[in-house]
Amino acid sequence: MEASTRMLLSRAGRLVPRGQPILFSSSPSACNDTSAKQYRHNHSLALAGQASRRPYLPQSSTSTRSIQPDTHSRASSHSPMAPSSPTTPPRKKVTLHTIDALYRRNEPITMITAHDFPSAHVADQNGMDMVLVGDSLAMVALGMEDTSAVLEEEMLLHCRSVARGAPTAFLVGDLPMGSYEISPAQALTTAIRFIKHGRMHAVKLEGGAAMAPTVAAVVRAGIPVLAHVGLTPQRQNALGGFRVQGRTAAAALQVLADARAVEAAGAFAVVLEAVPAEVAAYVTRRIGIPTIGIGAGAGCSGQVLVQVDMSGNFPPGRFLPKFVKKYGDVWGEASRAIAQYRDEVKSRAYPAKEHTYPMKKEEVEEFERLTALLDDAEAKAEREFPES
Ligand SMILES: Nc1nc(=O)c2c([nH]1)NC[C@@H]1CN(c3ccc(C(=O)N[C@@H](CCC(=O)O)C(=O)O)cc3)CN21
Ligand SMILES: CC(C)C(=O)C(=O)O
Repeated sequence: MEASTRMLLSRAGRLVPRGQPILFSSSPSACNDTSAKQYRHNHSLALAGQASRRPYLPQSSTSTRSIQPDTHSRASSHSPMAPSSPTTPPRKKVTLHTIDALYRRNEPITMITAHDFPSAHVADQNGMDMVLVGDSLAMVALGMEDTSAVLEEEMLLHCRSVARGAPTAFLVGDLPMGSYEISPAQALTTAIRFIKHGRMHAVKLEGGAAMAPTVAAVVRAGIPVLAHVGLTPQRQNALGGFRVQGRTAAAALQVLADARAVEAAGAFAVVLEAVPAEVAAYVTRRIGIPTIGIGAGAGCSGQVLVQVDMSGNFPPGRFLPKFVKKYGDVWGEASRAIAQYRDEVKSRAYPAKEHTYPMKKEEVEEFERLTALLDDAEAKAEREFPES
């Protein structure tokens, strides 16, 4: 066999899939000294003009890069949403001052949940004042039965992803059940982790008058607290499920007392969840901090919804609380796209020519010439050494 053919085989041997017979060693050390040198020479020639200048860039990315117009910035394949569109005007970072200014001029405050980088990014790009990493992610992102199962470490992982996706919104992390109720010291320890590791700007914790000393301890340490009264889902077992709160006059007065207690403790705002609209409107008028309603009517200072609920990112037939308005059909669109992809892969309609990488005609011809030699040599070897 000719030396050049052997060289070709030893290089091509790397391309033979596992389990296929490899006729010759792909390592130059298996050849004699002269062919080892020859191997290195040929090898570097094959990569000349590519590898010698840009040793670690595959040909496709080098050539793709050169045909990109200068104005076009390429998204990293690891983070396709990373570059913000140059057509979107930059927004000033939302701070507690921004929230306070909105409240003072009676402009509704917008808040939505996010649980990962893309859901945070789309919320931030579309002008949400606040983004909440709610513990509802236990149910909507982690498939858990209720919110009480989610761990602090799990919340922190999601918080960090959201922080990377939402560079301008005011970010609130939800302290999960078990991470703050034991003592104000425990709450402060957890809250500090949400700021330091979770990269949040504030924390939310459930509870009214009973949690006021805890709210105060966290606020004293310089961590803004969003309180949460009315339906507090982490206490669903004590409440007898996800039940509307403040429905009797006495219960309504309790909601007011809770809101006043957390205001006095220094909360910057309070979530009012699943309380009658009249009660929420009255509480909003009677306290001096913003109320963020969910299932609490239009009389609140702002609104919050769970993103997967309002964007319709759930399968048909799922139960929805009465307060949810479905603004989109993300599930329907994703289903349509996946079904079409499935069909096109099965029918070989995808990928089409425009989804493939071009190769120069001369290179294709040279490739065909070399592979013909390779085929001949392998056929010959198979005849000569049928067992190997
Ligand atoms: N996807 C999702 N969206 C949410 O809004 C949400 C969560 N998960 N998980 C945590 C809590 C739980 N939430 C819920 C869940 C159910 C009802 C609910 O069933 N409400 C009844 C009221 C029943 C009554 O009259 O007392 C309803 O019919 O809306 C309310 C809030 C709100 N939060
Ligand atoms: C529904 C909001 C207020 C919440 O607490 C969550 O998403 O966990």
